[in-house]
Amino acid sequence: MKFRNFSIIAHVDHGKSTLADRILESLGAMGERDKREQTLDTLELERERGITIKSTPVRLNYTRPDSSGHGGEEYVFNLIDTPGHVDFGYEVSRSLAACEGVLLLVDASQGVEAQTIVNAYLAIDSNLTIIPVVNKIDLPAADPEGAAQELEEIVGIPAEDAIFASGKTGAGVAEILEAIVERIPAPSGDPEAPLKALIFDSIYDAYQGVLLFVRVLEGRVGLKDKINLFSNGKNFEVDRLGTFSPGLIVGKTLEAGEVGWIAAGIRDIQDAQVGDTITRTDFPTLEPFPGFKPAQPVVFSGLFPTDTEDYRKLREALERLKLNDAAFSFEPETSEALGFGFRCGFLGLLHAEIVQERLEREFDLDLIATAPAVIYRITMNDGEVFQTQNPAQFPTRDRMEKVEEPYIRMSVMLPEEHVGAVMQLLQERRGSMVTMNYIGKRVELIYQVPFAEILYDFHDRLKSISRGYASMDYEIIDYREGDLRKVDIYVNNEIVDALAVVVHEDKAYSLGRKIVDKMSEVIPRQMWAVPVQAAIGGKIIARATVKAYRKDVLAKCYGGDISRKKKLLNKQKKGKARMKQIGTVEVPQEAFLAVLSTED
Ligand SMILES: Nc1nc2c(ncn2[C@@H]2O[C@H](COP(=O)(O)OP(=O)(O)OP(=O)(O)O)[C@@H](O)[C@H]2O)c(=O)[nH]1
Repeated sequence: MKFRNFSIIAHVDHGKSTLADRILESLGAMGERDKREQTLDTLELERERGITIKSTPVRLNYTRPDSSGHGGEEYVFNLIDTPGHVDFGYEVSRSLAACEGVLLLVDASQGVEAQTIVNAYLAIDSNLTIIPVVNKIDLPAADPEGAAQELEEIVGIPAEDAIFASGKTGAGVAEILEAIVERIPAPSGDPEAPLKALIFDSIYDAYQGVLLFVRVLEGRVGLKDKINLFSNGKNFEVDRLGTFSPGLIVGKTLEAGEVGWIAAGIRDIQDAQVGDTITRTDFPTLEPFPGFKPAQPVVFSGLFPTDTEDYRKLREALERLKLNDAAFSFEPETSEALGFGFRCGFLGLLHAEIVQERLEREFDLDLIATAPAVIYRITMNDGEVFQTQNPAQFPTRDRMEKVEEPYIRMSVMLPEEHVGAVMQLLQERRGSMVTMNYIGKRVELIYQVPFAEILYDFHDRLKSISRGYASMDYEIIDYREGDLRKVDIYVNNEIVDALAVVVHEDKAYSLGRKIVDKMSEVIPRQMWAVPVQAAIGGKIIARATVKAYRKDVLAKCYGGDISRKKKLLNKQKKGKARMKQIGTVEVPQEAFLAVLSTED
């Protein structure tokens, strides 16, 4: 059989899923979206947000058009989907490692953006053949030649290689299929060599345990084979295996060049990490596929049930989610203010939001989430070194010799006219410029920025000051010393540990101010005035007051407009769910995220 293994990469919203649907449809397979409804994990959120989170491969049969009319050569295509968000960069790189080529999509009206470049470089680093596709050519604002030219200038892919296409009208799809055969090389591994298979994704199935999504690079694997995982040395026996078409098709063997799934009685998804290599214990390969990195959460946040009775339910829900997500971590956390909850680790902010939304929706939990934080490395005066990602545990300045924080390398693509404003934003975020490249009328800025500085409202600010035109991408590079302080928050003269934040000394006052102001707005009025204060090491730096209320809220609805009254009451009732009693004051979720608010 002749194989072609490829993936589609693109900046978010450049039309990857739509084009994949078209390709599937033209090869007689179900559309990507229908497929998701029917098979594997139906991640509701993924569909709603239109963001691909899990890589779902699909095997397709392609017959080349033949002018003689006797039917052309037959090919098997494996299309491996990749997640489309910066939080999942490592997963993308492993999916690409399972391929020989990629379709690099660029929206004909938007041109090259930050993730187009990052993804293209990932493909180049993996030695993949790149087929440039200028997509959405049906749009009135499309400039296909311009987009192809940008690809040549920025990524170095010849403009004349580009295929002009539209996932909407189907234009260019036949040409793409032919290019896949002609330009992407056939897989080269030797089926007689020892087994070497790369895990590029895994999911949990209640009946079969963990299903490994693998690309066999060398050798072959069959039923009852004993397999060994390189990273942890664990052995398992293959129960079932097969390919994707697009559901799970059961087979007998998988050989070099093939993409498929393996069930081997693995119960814990931690044992089957993306990027790990499988071999056979009776005929082992000596070297794993390079580049394995265990999944590392980099953003942490506390999750607490609003109703303390729900603690066990939350634990069970977290355990259930963890079955399917090796990149997510949690451990019990106790807060004086919020009671029992969990400190959870995520790959990024989007990942954090997705987990929280799933907990609330699928498990019907009401949660309070604390502001996200990064991992700090602290050296105490006595030489002790430790790491913490919990601001509540951050020591005061006099006890620490130094603090280090993670830095990222960020690339931002934007139109020339917004460069000044974006540079100023990066400056405010303690960024330092590495380079600036002009590409036609657009600019690529490369900066080094403390990771914590982009956790809150950075992305929103970037979008708003560039009228939506700037796009960004980042990776964590190293740890550097910084003058960081913990800002404590007091509500009604009581310290609320879960509200503490860590911030650079230069920003402590303005951030303290912003938090107390926002909190005084969102905490409901009480019978008496409630002070809200920000402090560093016990010294108050900002103060605001939640005023006492004078009138009944319903008094406003003078004249007895019943429906309006009802609405108001309902609104209050709904708001209740996300409140937490602290001392005598009810504090809503918004107050915990006051630090995230975008107003300055
Ligand atoms: N006019 C036009 N619109 C398109 C075309 N392809 C996709 N779109 C629209 O562009 C938007 C994004 O398309 P998707 O296919 O979901 O984009 P995606 O790249 O898969 O998005 P992520 O999975 O988030 O990376 C949707 O609103 C589509 O309807 C096209 O060829 N022409």
